[in-house]
Amino acid sequence: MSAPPRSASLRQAQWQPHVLALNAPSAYVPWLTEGGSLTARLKAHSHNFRVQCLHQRVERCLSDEAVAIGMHRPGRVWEREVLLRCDNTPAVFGHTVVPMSATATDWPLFSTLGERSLGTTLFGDPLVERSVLEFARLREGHPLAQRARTALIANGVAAPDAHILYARRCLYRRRQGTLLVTEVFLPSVLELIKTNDNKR
Ligand SMILES: C=C(O[C@@H]1C=C(C(=O)O)C=C[C@H]1O)C(=O)O
Repeated sequence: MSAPPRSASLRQAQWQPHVLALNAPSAYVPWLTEGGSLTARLKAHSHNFRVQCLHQRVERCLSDEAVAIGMHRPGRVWEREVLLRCDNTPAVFGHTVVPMSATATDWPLFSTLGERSLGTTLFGDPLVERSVLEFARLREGHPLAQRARTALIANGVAAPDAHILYARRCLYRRRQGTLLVTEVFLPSVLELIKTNDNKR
Protein backbone atom coordinates (compact mmCIF):
# COMPACT_ATOMS: atom_id res chain seq x y z
CA MET A 1 0.00 0.00 0.00
CA SER A 2 1.55 3.32 -1.04
CA ALA A 3 2.27 5.91 1.61
CA PRO A 4 -0.22 8.80 1.82
CA PRO A 5 0.88 11.91 -0.04
CA ARG A 6 3.12 14.15 2.06
CA SER A 7 0.37 16.79 2.22
CA ALA A 8 -1.98 14.21 3.75
CA SER A 9 0.56 13.35 6.44
CA LEU A 10 0.94 17.04 7.29
CA ARG A 11 -2.82 17.31 7.67
CA GLN A 12 -3.04 14.33 10.00
CA ALA A 13 -1.55 13.87 13.43
CA GLN A 14 -0.20 10.76 15.07
CA TRP A 15 -2.37 10.46 18.18
CA GLN A 16 -0.91 8.31 20.91
CA PRO A 17 -1.52 7.57 24.62
CA HIS A 18 2.05 8.27 25.78
CA VAL A 19 2.74 11.95 26.45
CA LEU A 20 6.50 11.41 26.69
CA ALA A 21 6.53 10.28 23.07
CA LEU A 22 5.75 13.87 22.08
CA ASN A 23 9.10 15.12 23.40
CA ALA A 24 7.18 18.24 24.42
CA PRO A 25 8.89 20.85 26.61
CA SER A 26 8.40 19.71 30.19
CA ALA A 27 6.26 22.75 31.07
CA TYR A 28 3.52 21.44 28.78
CA VAL A 29 3.31 18.03 30.47
CA PRO A 30 1.19 19.02 33.51
CA TRP A 31 -1.26 20.73 31.15
CA LEU A 32 -1.35 17.86 28.66
CA THR A 33 -1.83 15.27 31.39
CA GLU A 34 -4.34 17.17 33.56
CA GLY A 35 -6.59 14.37 34.77
CA GLY A 36 -9.54 16.54 35.67
CA SER A 37 -11.35 19.37 33.92
CA LEU A 38 -9.07 21.64 31.95
CA THR A 39 -11.53 24.45 32.62
CA ALA A 40 -10.97 24.00 36.36
CA ARG A 41 -7.20 24.06 35.90
CA LEU A 42 -7.35 27.18 33.77
CA LYS A 43 -9.59 28.86 36.34
CA ALA A 44 -7.04 28.02 39.03
CA HIS A 45 -4.39 29.76 36.93
CA SER A 46 -6.26 32.98 36.21
CA HIS A 47 -8.38 35.63 37.82
CA ASN A 48 -10.86 35.73 34.97
CA PHE A 49 -11.65 32.71 32.79
CA ARG A 50 -13.85 32.96 29.70
CA VAL A 51 -14.99 30.66 26.93
CA GLN A 52 -15.13 32.51 23.61
CA CYS A 53 -17.30 30.42 21.32
CA LEU A 54 -16.02 30.79 17.76
CA HIS A 55 -18.76 28.67 16.22
CA GLN A 56 -21.00 25.70 16.81
CA ARG A 57 -22.40 24.30 13.54
CA VAL A 58 -22.57 21.33 11.22
CA GLU A 59 -19.20 20.65 9.60
CA ARG A 60 -17.30 17.71 8.10
CA CYS A 61 -15.10 16.10 10.69
CA LEU A 62 -11.35 15.87 10.21
CA SER A 63 -9.87 12.78 8.63
CA ASP A 64 -7.97 11.86 11.81
CA GLU A 65 -11.03 11.99 14.06
CA ALA A 66 -13.75 10.06 12.19
CA VAL A 67 -12.77 6.63 13.46
CA ALA A 68 -12.27 7.97 16.99
CA ILE A 69 -15.95 9.01 17.17
CA GLY A 70 -17.21 5.78 15.64
CA MET A 71 -17.67 6.91 12.03
CA HIS A 72 -16.49 4.70 9.18
CA ARG A 73 -15.35 7.72 7.17
CA PRO A 74 -15.23 11.50 7.65
CA GLY A 75 -18.72 12.91 7.53
CA ARG A 76 -21.01 15.57 8.96
CA VAL A 77 -20.76 16.29 12.65
CA TRP A 78 -21.78 18.98 15.10
CA GLU A 79 -18.58 21.00 15.52
CA ARG A 80 -17.84 23.47 18.31
CA GLU A 81 -14.69 25.55 18.42
CA VAL A 82 -13.68 27.89 21.21
CA LEU A 83 -10.85 29.93 22.60
CA LEU A 84 -10.39 29.46 26.33
CA ARG A 85 -9.21 32.78 27.64
CA CYS A 86 -7.38 33.39 30.92
CA ASP A 87 -7.44 37.05 31.92
CA ASN A 88 -8.43 37.62 28.30
CA THR A 89 -5.36 35.88 26.86
CA PRO A 90 -6.26 32.83 24.72
CA ALA A 91 -4.57 29.80 26.28
CA VAL A 92 -6.32 26.85 24.61
CA PHE A 93 -8.08 26.33 21.30
CA GLY A 94 -10.86 23.83 21.85
CA HIS A 95 -12.40 21.71 19.08
CA THR A 96 -15.29 19.35 19.83
CA VAL A 97 -17.16 17.09 17.42
CA VAL A 98 -20.34 15.08 17.94
CA PRO A 99 -21.67 12.68 15.28
CA MET A 100 -25.01 13.72 13.78
CA SER A 101 -26.40 10.39 15.00
CA ALA A 102 -26.24 11.67 18.58
CA THR A 103 -29.52 12.84 20.07
CA ALA A 104 -30.45 15.45 22.64
CA THR A 105 -30.91 12.53 25.03
CA ASP A 106 -27.24 11.68 24.58
CA TRP A 107 -25.93 15.24 25.07
CA PRO A 108 -28.80 17.31 26.48
CA LEU A 109 -26.78 20.48 27.12
CA PHE A 110 -24.43 20.50 24.14
CA SER A 111 -26.57 22.43 21.67
CA THR A 112 -27.28 25.32 24.05
CA LEU A 113 -23.83 25.70 25.64
CA GLY A 114 -23.02 29.11 24.20
CA GLU A 115 -20.14 30.52 26.25
CA ARG A 116 -20.53 28.08 29.11
CA SER A 117 -17.66 25.63 29.34
CA LEU A 118 -18.36 22.19 27.91
CA GLY A 119 -16.30 20.82 30.76
CA THR A 120 -18.85 21.94 33.31
CA THR A 121 -21.42 19.67 31.64
CA LEU A 122 -19.11 16.67 31.29
CA PHE A 123 -17.44 16.52 34.67
CA GLY A 124 -19.85 15.64 37.42
CA ASP A 125 -22.38 13.91 35.15
CA PRO A 126 -22.46 10.29 36.36
CA LEU A 127 -23.59 9.09 32.92
CA VAL A 128 -20.49 10.46 31.19
CA GLU A 129 -17.68 7.99 30.57
CA ARG A 130 -14.25 9.36 29.71
CA SER A 131 -11.71 7.43 27.64
CA VAL A 132 -7.94 7.62 27.85
CA LEU A 133 -6.17 10.80 26.77
CA GLU A 134 -4.33 10.82 23.46
CA PHE A 135 -1.57 13.26 22.61
CA ALA A 136 -0.11 14.67 19.40
CA ARG A 137 2.27 17.22 17.95
CA LEU A 138 0.37 19.36 15.46
CA ARG A 139 2.51 20.63 12.59
CA GLU A 140 1.62 23.91 10.91
CA GLY A 141 -0.24 22.01 8.18
CA HIS A 142 -2.68 20.31 10.54
CA PRO A 143 -6.17 21.79 10.20
CA LEU A 144 -6.49 22.43 13.94
CA ALA A 145 -3.15 24.24 14.08
CA GLN A 146 -4.25 26.34 11.12
CA ARG A 147 -7.63 27.07 12.69
CA ALA A 148 -6.09 28.00 16.02
CA ARG A 149 -3.74 30.44 14.31
CA THR A 150 -6.55 31.87 12.19
CA ALA A 151 -8.75 32.34 15.26
CA LEU A 152 -6.00 34.18 17.11
CA ILE A 153 -5.28 36.50 14.20
CA ALA A 154 -9.00 37.15 13.70
CA ASN A 155 -9.15 38.21 17.34
CA GLY A 156 -6.18 40.53 17.13
CA VAL A 157 -3.77 38.15 18.82
CA ALA A 158 -0.40 37.34 17.28
CA ALA A 159 -0.22 33.74 16.08
CA PRO A 160 2.43 31.68 17.86
CA ASP A 161 5.70 31.43 15.95
CA ALA A 162 6.15 27.89 17.24
CA HIS A 163 6.09 25.41 14.35
CA ILE A 164 4.60 22.69 16.56
CA LEU A 165 1.55 23.00 18.79
CA TYR A 166 0.94 20.33 21.42
CA ALA A 167 -2.54 18.88 21.70
CA ARG A 168 -4.54 16.26 23.49
CA ARG A 169 -7.91 14.73 22.83
CA CYS A 170 -10.35 12.66 24.80
CA LEU A 171 -13.45 10.70 23.80
CA TYR A 172 -16.49 11.01 26.02
CA ARG A 173 -19.48 8.68 25.95
CA ARG A 174 -22.96 9.25 27.33
CA ARG A 175 -25.83 6.87 26.68
CA GLN A 176 -25.55 6.09 22.93
CA GLY A 177 -23.56 9.24 22.11
CA THR A 178 -19.88 9.98 21.57
CA LEU A 179 -18.17 13.35 21.79
CA LEU A 180 -14.52 14.05 21.03
CA VAL A 181 -12.80 17.02 22.63
CA THR A 182 -9.47 18.16 21.25
CA GLU A 183 -7.50 20.80 23.13
CA VAL A 184 -4.69 22.62 21.39
CA PHE A 185 -2.40 24.30 23.90
CA LEU A 186 -1.17 27.73 22.88
CA PRO A 187 2.31 28.71 24.11
CA SER A 188 0.71 31.40 26.29
CA VAL A 189 -0.56 28.63 28.58
CA LEU A 190 3.01 28.28 29.85
CA GLU A 191 2.92 31.83 31.19
CA LEU A 192 -0.07 31.19 33.48
CA ILE A 193 0.64 31.22 37.18
CA LYS A 194 -1.47 29.42 39.72
CA THR A 195 -3.67 32.01 41.39
CA ASN A 196 -5.90 30.17 43.80
CA ASP A 197 -6.03 26.52 44.77
CA ASN A 198 -9.65 26.55 45.88
CA LYS A 199 -10.95 27.41 42.40
CA ARG A 200 -10.20 23.95 40.98
C1 LIG B 1 -13.59 19.21 28.45
C2 LIG B 1 -13.52 20.41 28.99
O1 LIG B 1 -14.17 21.46 28.39
C3 LIG B 1 -13.39 22.54 27.90
C4 LIG B 1 -14.36 23.45 27.30
C5 LIG B 1 -14.56 23.47 25.94
C6 LIG B 1 -15.76 24.18 25.35
O2 LIG B 1 -16.47 24.89 26.10
O3 LIG B 1 -15.98 23.99 24.14
C7 LIG B 1 -13.65 22.85 25.08
C8 LIG B 1 -12.51 22.27 25.57
C9 LIG B 1 -12.34 21.96 26.99
O4 LIG B 1 -11.06 22.31 27.46
C10 LIG B 1 -12.79 20.68 30.24
O5 LIG B 1 -13.00 21.76 30.84
O6 LIG B 1 -12.00 19.79 30.66
